[in-house]
Amino acid sequence: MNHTKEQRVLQYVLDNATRGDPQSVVDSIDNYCNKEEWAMNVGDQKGLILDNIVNESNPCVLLELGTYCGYSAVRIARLLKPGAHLYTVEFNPAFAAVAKQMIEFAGVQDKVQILEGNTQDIIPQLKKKYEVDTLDFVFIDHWKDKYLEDTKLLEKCNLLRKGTVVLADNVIVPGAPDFLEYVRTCGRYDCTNYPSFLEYMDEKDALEKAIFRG
Ligand SMILES: O=c1[nH]cnc2c(O)cc(-c3ccc(F)cc3)cc12
Ligand SMILES: [Mg+2]
Repeated sequence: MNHTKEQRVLQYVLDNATRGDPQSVVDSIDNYCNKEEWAMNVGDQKGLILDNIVNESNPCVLLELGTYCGYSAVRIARLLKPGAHLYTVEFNPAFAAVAKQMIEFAGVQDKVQILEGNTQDIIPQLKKKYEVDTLDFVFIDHWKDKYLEDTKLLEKCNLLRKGTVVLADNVIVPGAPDFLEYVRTCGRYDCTNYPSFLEYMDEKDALEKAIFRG
């Protein structure tokens, strides 16, 4: 009963990937979305840039805004050292349900916790309810109109520390111009742009890395 695209992506993974092998899950999703149906995963080209930035940051406590099918949660979790933990926020219950199964199939459920709800509500709960002190790494990949307000909310909640890496997807397509303007000009971040391509397409896109100065 695969009515939604996200359920079809999951079923393809269940039928073609290897349980407990996160790389095979990532590869299967990319195969399906290249061949059959486009979906808004960060994808294999921007995914390699994400891998490199996660590896160089060696993070312990991570936050992702926008889980979708769990592609980047699995992609990030496969790189994490023992004891490191990724919180990933998804407001769409159908997406969260698919992501939960994707993460469990990949075998990274001990490293990843899906927080279902609105980022505006969940971010202020991270310290008290989820016992987060500060974040080492934030991957922003949800709705472009929320990038800026959620970045400011992370600051307000004292979740960022000197050196926290904030990495944003889609800063060209669909684009987050107010977020880019803010992190590049407010004086509190060191920014680097990583040109790439929109997942599974030839269209230009980019990631923006904004390191919090503290
Ligand atoms: O809404 C999005 N959230 C997170 N990531 C996205 C992403 O990587 C791509 C797109 C997207 C890009 C082009 C297009 F024609 C239609 C949608 C949306 C999101
Ligand atoms: Mg994206």
